[in-house]
Amino acid sequence: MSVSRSPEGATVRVMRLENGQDAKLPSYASEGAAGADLSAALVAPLTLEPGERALVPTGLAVELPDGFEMQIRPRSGLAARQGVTVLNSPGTIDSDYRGEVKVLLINLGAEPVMISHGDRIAQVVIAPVTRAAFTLAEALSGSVRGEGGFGSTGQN
Ligand SMILES: O=c1ccn([C@H]2C[C@H](O)[C@@H](COP(=O)(O)OP(=O)(O)OP(=O)(O)O)O2)c(=O)[nH]1
Ligand SMILES: [Mg+2]
Repeated sequence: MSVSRSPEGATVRVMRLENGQDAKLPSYASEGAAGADLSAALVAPLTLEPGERALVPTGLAVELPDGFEMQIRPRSGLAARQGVTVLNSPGTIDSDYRGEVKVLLINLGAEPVMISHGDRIAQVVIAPVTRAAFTLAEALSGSVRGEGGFGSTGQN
């Protein structure tokens, strides 16, 4: 059964920075991909030793529409094959951020991993954001869960 879905999403303006004159724009690898792949913009390859992290430039800055964020998430292939993931996953790109989008990679694998210019290092997901008014309260309403958490359910 095919389910119709709205073709239009958000439009994100992307600017190539000085260090990203040939930087690839985020790109969806398949029709249904939720994440658009993000590539490294490097003058020279970068080696991540086991346990090492690096803030990897993309050469891109973005202008997100109001009410949206861009999440930076790991690529599962890179994580499964080489142990490289996004340390602060999901990284948050705020809609008012105009600086370079950077990806905080960490090598949790046992071998050094080389990252080269143009390598797809992470993926970005555009998501709507709900902002809240945080109001101070003297007491909170009751609930069945109450203060239980951190593995409280399913125990006798
Ligand atoms: O993986 C990331 C995470 C953040 N940013 C940029 C965009 C984001 O809008 C800004 C701030 O991110 P965040 O709020 O996570 O960091 P912070 O440590 O709270 O810094 P700030 O005080 O600038 O908000 O840094 C990136 O380029 N990559
Ligand atoms: Mg912040």
